[in-house]
Amino acid sequence: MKFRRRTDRATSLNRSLPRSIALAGLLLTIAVTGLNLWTMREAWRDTLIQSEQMAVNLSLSQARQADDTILQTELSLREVQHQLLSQMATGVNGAALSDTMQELASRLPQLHGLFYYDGTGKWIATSERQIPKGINNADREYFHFHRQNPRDSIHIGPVIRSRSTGELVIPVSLRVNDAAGGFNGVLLATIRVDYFRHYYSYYELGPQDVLVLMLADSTVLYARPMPDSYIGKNLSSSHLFQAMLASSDKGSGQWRAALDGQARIFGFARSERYGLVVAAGYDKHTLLRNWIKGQVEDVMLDLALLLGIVLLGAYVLSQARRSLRYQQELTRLRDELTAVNLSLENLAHADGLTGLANRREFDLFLQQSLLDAAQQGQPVSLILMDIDYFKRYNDTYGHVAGDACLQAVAAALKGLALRASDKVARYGGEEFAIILPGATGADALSIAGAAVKAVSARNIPHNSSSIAAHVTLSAGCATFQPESDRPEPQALIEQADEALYLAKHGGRNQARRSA
Ligand SMILES: Nc1nc2c(ncn2[C@@H]2O[C@H](COP(=O)(O)OP(=O)(O)OP(=O)(O)O)[C@@H](O)[C@H]2O)c(=O)[nH]1
Repeated sequence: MKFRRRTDRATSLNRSLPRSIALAGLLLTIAVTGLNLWTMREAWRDTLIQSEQMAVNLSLSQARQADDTILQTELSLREVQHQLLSQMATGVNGAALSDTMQELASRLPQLHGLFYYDGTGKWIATSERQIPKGINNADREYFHFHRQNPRDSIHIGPVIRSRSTGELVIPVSLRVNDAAGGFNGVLLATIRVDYFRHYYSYYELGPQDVLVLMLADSTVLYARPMPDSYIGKNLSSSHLFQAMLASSDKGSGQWRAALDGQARIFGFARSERYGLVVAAGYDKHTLLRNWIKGQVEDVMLDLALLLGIVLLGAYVLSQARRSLRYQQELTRLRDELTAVNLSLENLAHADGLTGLANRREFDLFLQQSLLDAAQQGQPVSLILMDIDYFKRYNDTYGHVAGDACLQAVAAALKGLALRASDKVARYGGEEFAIILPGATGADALSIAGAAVKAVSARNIPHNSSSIAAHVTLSAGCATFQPESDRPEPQALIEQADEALYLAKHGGRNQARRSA
């Protein structure tokens, strides 16, 4: 029973342990994968936030740079305006103005040229070497603007192509008034678009990233890396002008560019002085591609770690299985050994022919019973029994039949109504004994009589017996009295033997008690 319980437990452990280890491995894998995905998601978010921040910073610096460029240009125009006003009273000196303009234009790299046109659009002075013939600028946007707006403030117009050099330029202009405040022409400074093209090329932007400079009304002055055909486009319906700039002068976000429909991370800023707008946009797909490239190493490392965990788990699993198998085998061997030991122990105390306690067990049991009885003040009775004329039985029926007869007698004795504490033994040869702890002499005589009857009742044929046609038994009993006797086995055996002698000489097939 014990053996089976242990085996069952080992078997169920053998089944549940791999399951537990596999489950733990699965949970660990899910946890590591989840953690990685979460970390990657956070890293991508950080990349987007950083890109937006970079775009805002780039826009702010470019808006500031655009303001500075225009301010330098305005200062040059103001200087020319100052000289022009001082000439008004005496008459405008175009040559002197042109000299001043040349001097000023040579100082500023962004300047394409400086010009003064009178109220009819005619060229009066220029920083260029000579005034081209037959050209009138009254049709230009800035000319119309100043003619209609009396304000003495800088006007920045959309990009135009220079009539003198053919270059794309940004016109920055001032109105010139006569003494009465009437329109008296326009002072113009033109800034090369190439100046911004060159300046923006310093920044390391990807082929899909954009940097756009716009007028306050959303007209494109320059868009990197778009071709010049994008210059002059109006972006007033774009998300930038419709939503973002409506609420703030600087900021960032993600939207599709109105220029080409590409999704980008944008930063934007409006310049403080002249209201120019700069937008910097990083291509989202390029950003994602670069980010993935950056993550590959981490992902590979994590996958290697995961693989390591799985392999380790498999190794632990196989070791656990092997150890369980060893444990099961050991348990089985131990239980077998225990069973063998038990049967050996039984054999050492049992008689091989009859299964009754053997002589050795009889001696030990009798000695212990006497000691216990002496201590507890209880009697112990002993019955010695001998089969009558057994030699003749052997001689008549043979030795094998004699063995069978001994077994039948033993069975008859085992069938007696005895207490659990009583012990039936084969004393030797054809002699048997019963030790009865706590039994009085009368009790013993009664049981001895029952034994004689039980054997007789078996009716085992014995033709050569002188007293009956069947096998009979003679019994003698003796009792240890704790108050008078010494607990010596030999003494008790001798007394019982004497009683047996009495039974034999009294005619056999009977029980006698020692005197
Ligand atoms: N078959 C068989 N015979 C045994 C065994 N042990 C002892 N014997 C025989 O038992 C017989 C005992 O004979 P005896 O001691 O002369 O006594 P008895 O013939 O029983 O005569 P009484 O005791 O006077 O009635 C002997 O012949 C033994 O050989 C055994 O294990 N098997």
